[in-house]
Amino acid sequence: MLPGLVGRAECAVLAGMLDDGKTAFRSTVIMARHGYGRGEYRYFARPLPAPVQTLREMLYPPLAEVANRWATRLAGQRTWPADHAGLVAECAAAGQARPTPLLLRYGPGDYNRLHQDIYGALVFPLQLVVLLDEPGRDFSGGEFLLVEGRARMQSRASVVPLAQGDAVVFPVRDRPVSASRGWARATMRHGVAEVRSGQRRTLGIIFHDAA
Ligand SMILES: O=C(O)CCC(=O)C(=O)O
Ligand SMILES: [Fe+2]
Repeated sequence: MLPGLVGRAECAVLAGMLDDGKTAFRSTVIMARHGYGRGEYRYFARPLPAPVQTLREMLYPPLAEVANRWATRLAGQRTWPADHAGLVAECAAAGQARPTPLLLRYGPGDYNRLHQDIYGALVFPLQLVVLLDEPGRDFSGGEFLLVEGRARMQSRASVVPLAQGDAVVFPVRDRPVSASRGWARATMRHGVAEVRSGQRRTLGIIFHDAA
């Protein structure tokens, strides 16, 4: 959790961009059409809005340290460049050149099915979501969900309590968990429970770009 990562005023500016017409975005996805759930999301076009670009650049270096630690624990994985520009260059070289940060919007009855945000072979292992509206005031329901799968075990679910401006950093695909001997791989999926009333908007920051 990164409590209060984004201030209230900035949350409102970011959420308001959803209504900005087409120019800020490279594509819009109606989730029900793809079996993703119910709701809508929009991928930012390049150049990314300044606050989004800044969050991506500022949060990447400490997360790359975590990712490098994880890589040593999950055999067969690589090491990550120290800054986000390095990752973007690697993505481009791998044919992943389309930006992945996005805004999402859910109304009553909307939800996001459990999924993983994999956009190509190159997958940086951590991502984050920032809640742009205030639970209780702007919407009810719509809890952020994480589900962990492990070999020969039942799934484990977590509900992450977020207030407006809070961020949750979570694994894109898998993470190391300590096991009786060394480290085991846990497979993660995330999603959003049904929104019961009001409007819930989020900013998603994924660090790798898309094919
Ligand atoms: O709206 C949310 O809380 C989840 C968004 C999401 O799936 C993502 O940003 O990858
Ligand atoms: Fe996602």
